[in-house]
Amino acid sequence: MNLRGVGVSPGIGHGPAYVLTVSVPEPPEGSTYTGEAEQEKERASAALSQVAGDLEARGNQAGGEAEEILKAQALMAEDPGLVVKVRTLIDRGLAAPRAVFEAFTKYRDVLTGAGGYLGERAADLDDIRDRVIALLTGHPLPGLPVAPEEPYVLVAADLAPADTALLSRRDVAGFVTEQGGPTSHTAIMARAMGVPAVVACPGATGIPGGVRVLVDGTTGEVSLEPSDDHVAEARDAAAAKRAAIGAVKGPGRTADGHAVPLLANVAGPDELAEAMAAGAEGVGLYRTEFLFLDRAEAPAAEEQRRAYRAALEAVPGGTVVVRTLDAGADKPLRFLPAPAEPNPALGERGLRLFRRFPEVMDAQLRALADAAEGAPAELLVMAPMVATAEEARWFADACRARGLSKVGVMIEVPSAALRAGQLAGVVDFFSLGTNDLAQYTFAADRQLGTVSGLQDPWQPALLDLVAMSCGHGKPVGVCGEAAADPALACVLVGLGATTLSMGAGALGAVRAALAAHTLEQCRLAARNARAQVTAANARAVARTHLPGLAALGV
Ligand SMILES: C=C(OP(=O)(O)O)C(=O)O
Ligand SMILES: [Mg+2]
Repeated sequence: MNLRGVGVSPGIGHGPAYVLTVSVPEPPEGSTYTGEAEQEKERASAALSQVAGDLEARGNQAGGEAEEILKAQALMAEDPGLVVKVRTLIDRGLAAPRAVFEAFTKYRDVLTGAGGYLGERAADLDDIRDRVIALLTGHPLPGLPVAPEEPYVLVAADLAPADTALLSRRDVAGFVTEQGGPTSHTAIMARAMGVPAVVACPGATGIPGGVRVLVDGTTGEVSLEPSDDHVAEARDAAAAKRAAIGAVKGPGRTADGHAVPLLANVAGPDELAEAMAAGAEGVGLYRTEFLFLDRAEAPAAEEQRRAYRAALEAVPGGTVVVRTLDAGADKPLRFLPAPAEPNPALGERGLRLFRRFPEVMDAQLRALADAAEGAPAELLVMAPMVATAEEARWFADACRARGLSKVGVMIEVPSAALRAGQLAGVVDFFSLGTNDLAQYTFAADRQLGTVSGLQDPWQPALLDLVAMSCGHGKPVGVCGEAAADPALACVLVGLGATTLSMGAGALGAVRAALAAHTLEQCRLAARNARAQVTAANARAVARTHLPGLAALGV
């Protein structure tokens, strides 16, 4: 039997399915206890503390960013308001599991009512609730296998950052999720780990645990109980493809020698090392949020300076494009109290938050300027979520006042693409964030699997906006996930992109795809793709002008 979703991280994965279930049965309504109230309250408190302790221990084991995330979840489990509510309900006669269920449900309703980021935290709360109830009722705890005998295919409705933070590439052969889209964080994380992944796959959670699954992260096909021949064939094809891609070396360029520097998207020191090992020619998107995530206060100036300096030292003679803090919406920060907004993706995020907290921007720009002093690489600084030339000027002035001379903006809001000519008069370069550009162009939440068809960067309207952003006399990089698709990478170059930036895992295939085609072929593919009505046709037509892709198996 086969299922089909959207392939978002290429490669072939094969192994037994592990279905991540977090559904613990709801304790019966009105259930009561027999002993003393005090004892029942003790039982509830002990279970809450044990879950908090367990989350904290997993955090310590994971370290880094995951540690911060899991520790924040541990804090939620011992939230004083929740504990008081549980105890009150027990005083009213409810058994501990039911009291936990009702107290968490009340909190959950408040969060979902708030929507946006807070609404998304409801899933974290459900996870904690289920763990506590499982402990109280003796149900098995939801969680991932520890030290599995062979790598497994992780199947889930969706994966929270806390689920994936602890995963190791050694243990996971592939990901299949029912929800999520090509630019959701599950997809970005899978690509960063180099693990094949299929998202937006209807029926995925119906896969029985233990059944062998073959995941094709390129085509989006998920085969259940494939024959040995089928697995061997898929593996051979993947190996042949890896060999063809691996044979192409050197800097990014088309077959006729048009240089297209291939840069890396990185969100932390580990990814930096990996990108350099994969032959990145520099850093095209340094996501600084990782320094700020789940912290009560902004990192100290010296900690920021050191992190930026490390990136500059990793690419001697090259360039590093650092994006200033992109907080808000899908990247919330605890220390910047975001207002409760019905649509956080349309609210105060990215550069807009700096308007409200100029001291945070100033501290970051100062740390960047300090890091750049005497550094062996060139530092470029850019702002996310810029909508107007006026905003771009405000940011550029602030950067230049700090001595940062190369200033750019991300083009990820349609208005910025429409007015790229004016923006070009204000900044030194553009970087196209196709993930958000698609989200805002098609009014399709990048986190929602149900609208992932509209999130497709092959949509001709998105290609139009890319074309409008090019040709204004300023370099145009692409750092959205579109640049990681080998065929689309050729089209982006044909539209006028001057550099491409992507996760380390995609560099080889994009390098090989560019080397197999001339600039004129890329232009022709781009022109014909734009002329189509649907994303599927744009992709298909572009491929007919890029004959070298088939030989590479991409
Ligand atoms: C590169 C982008 O930024 P992020 O995915 O971090 O929002 C984008 O929006 O395309
Ligand atoms: Mg973005």
